[in-house]
Amino acid sequence: MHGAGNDFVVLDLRDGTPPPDAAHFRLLGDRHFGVGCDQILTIEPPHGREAHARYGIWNSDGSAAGQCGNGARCVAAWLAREDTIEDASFVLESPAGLHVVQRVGAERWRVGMGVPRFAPVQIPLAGFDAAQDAYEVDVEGERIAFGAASMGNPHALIEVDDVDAAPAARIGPALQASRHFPDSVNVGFTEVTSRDHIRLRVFERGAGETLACGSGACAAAAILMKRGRIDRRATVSLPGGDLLIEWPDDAAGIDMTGPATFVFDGVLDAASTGTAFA
Ligand SMILES: N[C@@H](CCC[C@H](N)C(=O)O)C(=O)O
Repeated sequence: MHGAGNDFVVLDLRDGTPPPDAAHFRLLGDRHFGVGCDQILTIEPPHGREAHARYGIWNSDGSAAGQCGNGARCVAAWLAREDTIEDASFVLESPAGLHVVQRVGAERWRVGMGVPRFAPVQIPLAGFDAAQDAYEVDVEGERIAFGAASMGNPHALIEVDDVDAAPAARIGPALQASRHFPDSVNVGFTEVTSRDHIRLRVFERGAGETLACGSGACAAAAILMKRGRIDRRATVSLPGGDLLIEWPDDAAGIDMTGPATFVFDGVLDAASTGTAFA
């Protein structure tokens, strides 16, 4: 599946089949020797009674992640396609908490992404005590100014004049390796084009630059909204498509609306995963 070009291998493990290990996730994520994707999503039985399902998120390098906004839409679309649940509104458990995900059009879903967190300890961002609109660190011999937020996973945001020319492949990995981000970080580069529109590219933790990052779009919009740079309802254009981000006020949760698309169904054999998955 994909959400605005952020692509996923989705494993339905609601029958209790244990998830593969990190080495198998890496193989599944490999575009040459496996299936190839940015993230693997595992759909699992929920821990709590209020949720329809739980989803795990694994980057293509085998690392676990705390949030995946595009993935939440794809998991809901997966459950809706199966038609075991009649209404097109689901409560999903992610590692970051509970999310209400509703169908709002053909292949379009709105996700309650939760309240963004800005305290350095919550991101985590080392070397700073209090939340700031912007931070500065030295990376690659350059002074880099960025905003930071957590959507259940860590994000840094750098404003640029021209997003197409942003040095994502150079500054992305360098900031990820910085001592200021002990858990690494998803690095966004944004160009503010108007009060209700921004362009964004994200160099993701564990996956490299992707065509879209849902949690990155939420974090970017929240950082810019808090700075007063854009309105509380804005479209984020990523290389793979557009996401609508709405954040009525600082205490509210963020709503993200965007597409979820099926590409193909497949059967993975035991040699590549350790277990046979459909
Ligand atoms: N593409 C995702 C985010 C996936 C996880 C991220 N790479 C991390 O390690 O935090 C999204 O749509 O949010």
